[in-house]
Amino acid sequence: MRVGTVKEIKNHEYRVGLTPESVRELVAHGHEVWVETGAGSGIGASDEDYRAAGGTIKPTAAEIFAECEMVVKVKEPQAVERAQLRKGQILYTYLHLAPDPEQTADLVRSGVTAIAYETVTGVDNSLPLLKPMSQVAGRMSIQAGATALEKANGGRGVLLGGVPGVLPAKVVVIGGGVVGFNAAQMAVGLGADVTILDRDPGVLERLDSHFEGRARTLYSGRAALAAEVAEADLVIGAVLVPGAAAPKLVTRDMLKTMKPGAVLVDVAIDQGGCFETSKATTHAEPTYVVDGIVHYCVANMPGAVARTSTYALNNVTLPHALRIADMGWKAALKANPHLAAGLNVHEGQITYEAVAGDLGYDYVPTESLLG
Ligand SMILES: NC(=O)C1=CN([C@@H]2O[C@H](COP(=O)(O)OP(=O)(O)OC[C@H]3O[C@@H](n4cnc5c(N)ncnc54)[C@H](O)[C@@H]3O)[C@@H](O)[C@H]2O)C=CC1
Ligand SMILES: CC(=O)C(=O)O
Ligand SMILES: [Mg+2]
Repeated sequence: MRVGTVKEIKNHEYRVGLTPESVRELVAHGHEVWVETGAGSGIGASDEDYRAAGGTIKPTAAEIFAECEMVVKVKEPQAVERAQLRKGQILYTYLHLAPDPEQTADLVRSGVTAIAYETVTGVDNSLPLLKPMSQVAGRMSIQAGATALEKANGGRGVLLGGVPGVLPAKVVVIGGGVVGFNAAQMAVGLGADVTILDRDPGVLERLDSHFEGRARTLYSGRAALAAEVAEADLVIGAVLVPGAAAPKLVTRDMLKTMKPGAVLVDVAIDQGGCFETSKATTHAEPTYVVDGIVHYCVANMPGAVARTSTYALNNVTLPHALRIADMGWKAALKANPHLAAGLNVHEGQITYEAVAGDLGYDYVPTESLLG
């Protein structure tokens, strides 16, 4: 198969779909790999590195979209990229369609076969292609929150760990999955006073046993959530209902109960965000203020630590990329139900139930397409 990867064009997105090492693996499997010039510059990989791995450098993304059977990316295709997608082509990348009707309509129109990293499943119903980026974003959320809490950045001027004689900041993490666990680890490490809310008793049990009192766990009911948010210096939004738009757990009214200069970091923004007042921001302008509360809502947080993130991402995306390239998408999905869970759009049909439900499309089960 001819596989291609392009330079990411989302604001301050420095990751790349394929590392030179991944290109070498695809080439070893007998595939041809086209790489847009400069695609790896954000991770310190030169065109020469890709050539040495057996890749072919192309001067423009247009050639890659026009000629490659599969395009491997990181972020959801931007409008100019979507205009170049076509029927018979496979797009393998993050999509986050449920909160993004425009992108969904363009993918439907294009006829492309789009496999979303974030809905590919693992044996224990985990999301293994989302996990490494959630680890990165969870860890970064505390750095981002700590910076936003600085007075010069609009925050209330609080140091997460406090100092001897002054209490630490109160960090509230909503959602105790991969993002939430990693955020809590960092916040605990810095000496903050950490509470994690979730609705899954198994998750609460695992967190309680892991942190052994260094972080508290709390069932995420409305009253408990409202009380915790009112007391917090920093709130991390880390909930996920796979594939679906995030539930709005912190309402605008709740902001009025918060301490002026407190900070909300909405990691769940890529699924639409779990705070009513969240809107996606970029690394160029990551924060804004509503009712005195600082919001950080960057939808591609891992893009800022592109090298760590790209290698972590390729570790989990490459095995499926090889399967798709070796077998073709249909046979690969038929042979692997976890990969099949990644198919969101095929030839104008929505094949992911939560996306169809949230955006009002008919749902066509993937199994019905695999024959
Ligand atoms: N902004 C960014 O750059 C990035 C964003 N993300 C996003 O972060 C979000 C979280 O991802 P993961 O941690 O991997 O998901 P996960 O599935 O590991 O964890 C989500 C947790 O939310 C909990 N939850 C669901 N509804 C809840 C509610 N009403 N109250 C409390 N908890 C609730 C679930 O029980 C689960 O434990 C996703 O939207 C993901 O796409 C991930 C990586 C990067
Ligand atoms: C998961 C995701 O959206 C990201 O890594 O940017
Ligand atoms: Mg994202």
